[in-house]
Parts: sequence; C-alpha cells; structure tokens
Amino acid sequence: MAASVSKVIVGSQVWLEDPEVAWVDGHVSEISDDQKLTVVLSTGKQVVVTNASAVHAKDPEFPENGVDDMTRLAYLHEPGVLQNLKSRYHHDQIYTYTGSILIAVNPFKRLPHLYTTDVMADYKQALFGELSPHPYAIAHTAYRQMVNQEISQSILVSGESGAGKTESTKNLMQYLAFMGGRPSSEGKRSVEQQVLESNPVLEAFGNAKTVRNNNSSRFGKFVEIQFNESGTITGAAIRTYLLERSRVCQVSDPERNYHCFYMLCAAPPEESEKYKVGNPRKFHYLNQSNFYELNGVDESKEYLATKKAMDVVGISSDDQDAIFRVVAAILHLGNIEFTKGSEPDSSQPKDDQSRFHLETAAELFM
Ligand SMILES: Nc1ncnc2c1ncn2[C@@H]1O[C@H](COP(=O)(O)OP(=O)(O)OP(=O)(O)O)[C@@H](O)[C@H]1O
Repeated sequence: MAASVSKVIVGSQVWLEDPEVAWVDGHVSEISDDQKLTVVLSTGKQVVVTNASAVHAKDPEFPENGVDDMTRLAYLHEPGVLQNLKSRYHHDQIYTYTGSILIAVNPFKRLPHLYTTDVMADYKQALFGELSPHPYAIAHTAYRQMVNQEISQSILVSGESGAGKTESTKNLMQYLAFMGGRPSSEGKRSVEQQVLESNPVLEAFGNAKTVRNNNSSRFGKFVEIQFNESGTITGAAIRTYLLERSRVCQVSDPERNYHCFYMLCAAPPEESEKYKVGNPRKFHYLNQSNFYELNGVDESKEYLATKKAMDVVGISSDDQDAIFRVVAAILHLGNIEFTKGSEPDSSQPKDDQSRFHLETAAELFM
C-alpha cells in the first residue's frame, strides 16, 4: 500500500526500503516539478526517490509502545506492521493481534511471568481483547466457543523454523488443560497431565538441533483434545506426520541427530551397557557432525526425564525397553561396514568391529 506522491507533501514522514535494516524512516524535504522526492533519513543520509511507490507513509502519531491490535494502525503496510512488532518487542510484549489472529515474536529468553496460573486465571475471567494479546486468550476463545456452541474448534499454529510454534502450542495446551482439567483420581495420572507430558516424549524422538533451532521439531503434529459436554478433558490423541527420516542416517555440521540417540548414550551405566552404547563419538550416525552437546542440556537427566514422561503417558517399561533397544540397534547398524564377499555379487562385514555391531543390532532387535 504505497502512498502516492500526491498525498506526500514536504515535511511528510515516510518509510523507505533499506537493504540492511528492511525499512528506514525519514521526512520529505523537497518535491521537484517532475515529482522526484528528496528524503532526509533518520540516519542523516539524504536520498532522491524517483519511484513514488517506493515511499510509504509513516504515522507521525504512532504510540511509542505500539498498539496491541494491528487493525488499529493508521497504515497497515509492511513497515507499519514491523515497526509495531519491533516497538512491542522492545518492551517484552511479544504477542500482538491482527483481529482474531495472534502474532508471536520469539523473545529468545524466558519470560516466566507471562505463563503462571494467576495469568491463566485472569484470562479465564476476561473477554477477548480485554487483556493483552496472549495464546491463553486464543485458547480461551476456542474453549468457550466449543462449550457454548458445541462445535469442535481448531487452532492453527504456523511459522518458519525457530519462530516459536512448539512453545506457543505448549502454552495453548497448558491453558486447555487448566480449563478442562479435573483432580486426578488416586494414583492415576489425569488426562491433562498425560497431554502435557506427551511433549517431552515427542521431542526426544522427533526433535533435533538444526542451524536455526536447538530444539527443532522435525515433524508436523495434529493434537486432538477431547472434552465432554461440561468442558472436561476426557481424552487426547496426537498424530504426527512427515518425520524427517533422512536425518537418522545423515547429519551435517553444525546440526545433530535426534535427541534420543544422545540421551541413550548418556544413560546410567547399567542401561548403556545393556544397549552397548556409551560415547556418541563412536557412532557413525552421530559423529558425521562435530556437535554432541547442547548448551545447558544434561543428556543423562534428559534420558531419565523422557522415561518418566513415557511412564506418565502410559508406555509400559517393557515397551520403553523395546523402544530404546531399537534406538540403540539403529546406532549399531550405522557402524557396520561391508566388504566384497567370496561369492560373486556378495558382501560380508568388513572386520570384527563390523561383525560386533551386526550381532549387537540383531540381539537388540531380538
Ligand atoms: N514464548 C517463548 N518464550 C521463551 N522462549 C521461546 C518462546 N518461543 C520460542 N522460544 C525459544 O525459541 C526456541 C525455538 O522455538 P520453537 O521450538 O517453539 O520453534 P518452532 O517454530 O517450533 O521451530 P521448528 O519448526 O524448528 O520446530 C525455543 O526452544 C525457545 O528457546
């Protein structure tokens, strides 16, 4: 939505595209007879613009802290939207509405005060738009509409890798569990606890460090939470799709394979001996990249936490053992090298090492 030159007068505040910082603001200092604009940028630079569509009007009354709904912007064009997101971001206001859509900007730091039970309780009492933009408000609207109209609701979370989809989804699930939860019966985990604990399990087997995100989900997921007429959670189902399978056999620097492999290598000694794993540097599927450790992550603790989460979601210890046997066997398979066999067109394990890994994989697969 470019402002035409006729609307721009000398003194108008404008935005100009910039190859480095996307947009720079300035003011028009002169308009020539042939409609060329001289713009003095806030950087002090002076430029002459011949193409009027390159100039976008800037709101001189834009509030310093921005607006919490983009539809209230005087100019809803790219520089206006970005300026609003940026001003809010500088005040740790990472959420902004565009009508009923929530835009989340990744803060890349923990903001725990935004996600407490008290905050959830506040959103429970409020109408949409009364409080600051928040995933809880989106979850609340969906929940209310479901209860009042008895129609299933969907919330779509999208964005590029590292944008914060997984974190936002967790916040949505946390709020729905808060609204639809009920006290767990003696010794049994409640459904909402199981729903929330499914995240660490999925992340262990489906997340990996990529260039853009240390905890990147390498799959899509459809989370279904079922409620009864009174709005209490009765069940849940999670469907995953399009796992990036090629990562299992091929990883490039500075990325990592799936978290579960490194966790298993760091398992307590009796378990790592059972699965014949240990140092991740010994496995071809892991040592193709030089990255083994993640900042602030203790893999041995992650292993125990994953097993605990598996307990909570109802995966029996036999099934857990079967799962980790497969994970270990994959690592051993990756270490088998072949050489030409004595028969025509045949091959055989290259040496004793390869034979060891082949036999171990077979044992683990049972
Ligand atoms: N609301 C938030 N508060 C604090 N940190 C956040 C928030 N959102 C994202 N982050 C940080 O950014 C990282 C990446 O976010 P997240 O994993 O949610 O991205 P994603 O969109 O799911 O990425 P991918 O598509 O790669 O899985 C998180 O691990 C976390 O460190």
